[in-house]
Amino acid sequence: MTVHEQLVVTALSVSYGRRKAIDGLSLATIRAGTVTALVGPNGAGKSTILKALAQIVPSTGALLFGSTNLRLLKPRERAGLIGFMPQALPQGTELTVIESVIVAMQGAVSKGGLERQAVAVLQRLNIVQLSLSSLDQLSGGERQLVSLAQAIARSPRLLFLDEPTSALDLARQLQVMQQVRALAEEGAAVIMVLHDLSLAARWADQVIVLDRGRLYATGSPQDVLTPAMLADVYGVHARVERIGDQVVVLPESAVPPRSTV
Ligand SMILES: Nc1ncnc2c1ncn2[C@@H]1O[C@H](COP(=O)(O)OP(=O)(O)OP(=O)(O)O)[C@@H](O)[C@H]1O
Repeated sequence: MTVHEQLVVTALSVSYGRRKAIDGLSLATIRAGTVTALVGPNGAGKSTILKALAQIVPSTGALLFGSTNLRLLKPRERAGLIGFMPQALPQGTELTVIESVIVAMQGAVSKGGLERQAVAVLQRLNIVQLSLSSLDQLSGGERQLVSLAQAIARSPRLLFLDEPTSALDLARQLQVMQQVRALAEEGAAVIMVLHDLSLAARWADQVIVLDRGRLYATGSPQDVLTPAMLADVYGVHARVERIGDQVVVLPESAVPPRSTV
């Protein structure tokens, strides 16, 4: 029997100044080989959680992956273990696409192999034709694919993706989701922030719903993506249709605000 490593997050707190964005959050165990969707309304704290897990923002609480305490890793070890794709790539760099992927994998493979491996990553995402383009000349969707290439360049065992498909057309969304599943099958534990709940239902093993910095629910897409949750957390009346084994979320109207009298 294969024993899968697990990411365990306990009592996670993140503050911005004096304001606590995440307050003592413990997540369900996230197993290597699986895809977890982190969903919730704007401002719920999804990006903050991913940044805390990737240790880009300061946080408190326990972050364990198997027997590894993520907080004790040296920067180089952390960069080898964790791949993080931000919501947007920083602007204003003069690097070409392939240079940016090589920078992202520095130290991960032998010097001579860097370029070959960068090409392989770009081929994997079907964007090798962009190799010599400057990052600043890419379309929004192309930038998003390059950002994903950077995140997966070191074959990380923990992969945190912040809205990886928000700028992509339907074909590219499908391609990225297939690659995300393939990366999980190769052994990564993947957490991705998604706003498209139908995508979450189709591709995630587990869905975590966040509401104002707190955990609202965790479970299979079928168990979690319910009209009651959508009304409570998102304030919308929605139909949740099952087509075969897939779930489609169809928002219909806003829940009227509660009377305060
Ligand atoms: N750098 C920052 N400084 C101060 N407050 C911040 C900062 N980043 C985020 N916040 C606040 O923390 C809260 C959570 O933000 P976060 O970006 O994690 O939400 P989110 O769920 O990812 O939202 P969205 O779906 O809109 O991307 C929000 O109230 C936001 O205003």
